[in-house]
Amino acid sequence: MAVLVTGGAGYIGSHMVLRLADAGEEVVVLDNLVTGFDWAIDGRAQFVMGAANDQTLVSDVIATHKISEIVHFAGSIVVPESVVDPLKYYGNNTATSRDLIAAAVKGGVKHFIFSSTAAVYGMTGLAPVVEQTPLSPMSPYGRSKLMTEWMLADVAAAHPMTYGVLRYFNVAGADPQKRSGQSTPLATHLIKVAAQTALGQRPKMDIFGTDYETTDGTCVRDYIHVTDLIEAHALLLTYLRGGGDSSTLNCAYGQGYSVRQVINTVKAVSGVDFRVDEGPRRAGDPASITATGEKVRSVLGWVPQHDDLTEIVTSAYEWERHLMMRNR
Ligand SMILES: NC(=O)c1ccc[n+]([C@@H]2O[C@H](COP(=O)([O-])OP(=O)(O)OC[C@H]3O[C@@H](n4cnc5c(N)ncnc54)[C@H](O)[C@@H]3O)[C@@H](O)[C@H]2O)c1
Ligand SMILES: O=c1ccn([C@@H]2O[C@H](COP(=O)(O)OP(=O)(O)O[C@H]3O[C@H](CO)[C@@H](O)[C@H](O)[C@H]3O)[C@@H](O)[C@H]2O)c(=O)[nH]1
Repeated sequence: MAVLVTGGAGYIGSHMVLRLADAGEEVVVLDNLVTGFDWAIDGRAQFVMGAANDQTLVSDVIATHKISEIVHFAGSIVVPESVVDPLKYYGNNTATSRDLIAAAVKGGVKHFIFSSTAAVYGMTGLAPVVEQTPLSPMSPYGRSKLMTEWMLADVAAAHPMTYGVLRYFNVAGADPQKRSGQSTPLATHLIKVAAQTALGQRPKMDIFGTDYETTDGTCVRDYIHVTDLIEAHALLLTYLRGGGDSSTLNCAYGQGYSVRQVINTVKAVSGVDFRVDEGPRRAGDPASITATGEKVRSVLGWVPQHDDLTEIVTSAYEWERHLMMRNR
């Protein structure tokens, strides 16, 4: 019996592979390396190079490795890219998930965990959201993920499978042992971009929009350490295996930080006063998105251990420095 992790060569999926392998679980990774790295896949996992929508391949993996759980991270993740290339997102997120779920149902997979996103909420005002907050995604990315949530609910109602949808807020930080971290060279994530700028890999960075209705005019996000996020996955797996009901859970700390606050924290951690320009808004960005995370705490008994922006930024910055030394 093994757990199938799609996207296990990517940033978050590779941390899940480490968590499962550290717990002594058998793990199979399915990844086409479109944005992932084979070096990021822990050596204790078996790696199958391929696409998550290749139903023949997935069916074969399920049968060969007696897969009863799938944790599905594979997908495309950049909000502004989804605005200019929506079909890529409806393809690689919605359609790929549909084909993967079809293979899972056919193969008798019992539990399915899906990486969803805060982007399913859209513009909700400044108050933290809860899972019942009406959904109104502002980007094709958010809509492509929401459709997958709907598919899972319909499929679980019709077939003997339970699922967990985790709506991640903004994920950052790296494995404390530096076995993995966010490694995409041209990643667009705020903390990564700021860390790269502090390390001189970029001459400067931009703030996308300073005229939002927030305390300092820049967008507010709820940043979560990847280690805490992965712990929620591990708890969810145990919960579903124990007969827990299908659940949709926000993964967040309930504390929002503005773009300016994040940049100032990166400057403080690195000790570098790098250049920051103020530019226009970026397409698809809601002004503010935070969530209390009360449901994930009560349903799974999740207790975050790293809910501190300075700790998250330090972890991301140290990883960036590690990557830079490695690539020299
Ligand atoms: N990073 C965040 O802040 C964040 C927040 C919310 C949700 N998520 C979701 O978490 C998941 C993982 O994100 P990440 O940050 O690790 O991204 P990532 O790009 O680092 O990882 C994605 C992985 O999936 C693989 N992949 C992509 N399409 C594939 C396909 N069709 N078949 C097989 N493999 C494929 C890539 O090669 C890569 O290894 C995504 O579904 C993303 O939408 C991420
Ligand atoms: O160089 C930069 C990069 C980002 N930002 C701003 O920083 C905020 C956060 O942006 P980013 O780090 O790109 O994250 P999001 O667009 O919020 O999206 C991330 O977080 C979502 C969950 O909230 C996930 O679903 C996405 O996959 C993931 O990329 C936004 O207001 C951006 O406009 C800047 O001002 N300058």
